[in-house]
Amino acid sequence: MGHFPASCRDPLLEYHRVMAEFGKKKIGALLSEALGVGAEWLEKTMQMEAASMASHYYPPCPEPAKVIGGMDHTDPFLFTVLVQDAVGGLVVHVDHGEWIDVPPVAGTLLINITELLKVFSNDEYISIDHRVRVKSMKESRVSIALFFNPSDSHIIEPLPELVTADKPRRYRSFTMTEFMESRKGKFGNGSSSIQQFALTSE
Ligand SMILES: O=C(O)CCC(=O)C(=O)O
Ligand SMILES: [Fe+2]
Repeated sequence: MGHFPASCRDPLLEYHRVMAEFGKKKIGALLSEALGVGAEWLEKTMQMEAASMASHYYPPCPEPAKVIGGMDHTDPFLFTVLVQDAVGGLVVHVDHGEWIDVPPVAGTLLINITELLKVFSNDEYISIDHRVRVKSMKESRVSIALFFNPSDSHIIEPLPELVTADKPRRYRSFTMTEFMESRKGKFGNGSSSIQQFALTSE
């Protein structure tokens, strides 16, 4: 970010620093604890890091209904922390092909559970397809997504603690390299690629 003006770079770096810590210590801990594997699983065992951050700017459009703001996709990795302004436009895909609005709520963060956490949780958690509609003819929209990754060296597979007779293992083991390969060309296509690692239940 060396070429960014300091007035933009410094707050972004500060946001990243604070939110990376918050994501590890609080959100990661809650998500780990809820899976029953101890609060430190994501931070310590998975060596989770806030590895990348995307700052989005969606310009206003005179004919919003005719344009796509952001294409249909699932986020990779473990979870995403999204902060958005008051304009709105994020929509998520729920069952039966329905898309619903996620209206912005002032002062809140949106946590999106993503593909690898779905696999680790043996489908206890879901990863949701989402996209962005341009809503406004007059106002631009800004959002910032911070993506939390496991270390590249980890094998991705359902946690043994979450595989039971009632809920057999849903995915085979795979590497981060295989996962990244599986996502190529998927963006904008309702992109979940983890289905290719799914085990068929007999
Ligand atoms: O701008 C948004 O609300 C969503 C951005 C997003 O989906 C992403 O960065 O993965
Ligand atoms: Fe996303």
